[in-house]
Amino acid sequence: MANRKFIVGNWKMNGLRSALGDIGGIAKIAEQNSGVDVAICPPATLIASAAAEFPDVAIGAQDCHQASSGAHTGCLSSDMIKEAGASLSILGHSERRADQHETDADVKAKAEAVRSAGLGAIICVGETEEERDAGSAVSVVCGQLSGSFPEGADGDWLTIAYEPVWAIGTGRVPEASDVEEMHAAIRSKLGELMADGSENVRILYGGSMNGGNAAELLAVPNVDGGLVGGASLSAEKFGPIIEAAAAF
Ligand SMILES: O=C(CO)COP(=O)(O)O
Repeated sequence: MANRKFIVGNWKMNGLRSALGDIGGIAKIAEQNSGVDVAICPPATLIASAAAEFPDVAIGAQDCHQASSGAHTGCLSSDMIKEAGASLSILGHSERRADQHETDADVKAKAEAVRSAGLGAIICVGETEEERDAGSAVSVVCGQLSGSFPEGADGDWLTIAYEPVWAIGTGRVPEASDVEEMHAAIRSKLGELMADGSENVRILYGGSMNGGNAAELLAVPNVDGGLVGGASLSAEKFGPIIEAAAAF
């Protein structure tokens, strides 16, 4: 499984019903590139209609509450996103860690909730610019990974996304050598955290990936795909990334 690239679009807080056509266009490109796994994570309001209209592309959520139900105004449980048609959820994105103050412990609990519902999880980790400048990027990211890591995980449902905070939405991308170092460190940490199957966990790179730099980033050892924000919002921009992944 780890040899199939996984390209995921994170639409963040973008997309009204009028954007469903873009999901249709992406689904078509995904179908034409069947050697690549593709998922789109639109806002929660579009999950049900996207999943119903485009059953051939995986639809994911961008978050999921750790509790199965209860007094959590504005939140969605793993069973709710599953019923709507999601097959996976992004968890612990740096924007949620910053804006909603999500902790590693929260992300771990969310991942366990998602697994109980039979969904896939994409756990996000990544350092800030200050942490990189201080030389602590690898230790920060490995610490986040350990703290966010679900109990007793096996490889089939889990994906890790390395997204340096300073590369998100900025047009700045780390040197390939820095990506290689970080993905190797994550791979090695996964080996410590998992009894077996760690080699099957895909490690995605995210942060200003686009059609122009995808091939280079996807060629880096241990980069098993991409988590794409801005360049996933249209088939025109996302298509070249999927096509770049298909060349591996
Ligand atoms: O945060 C990201 C995906 O989760 C990356 O966003 P950009 O691709 O817009 O930099």
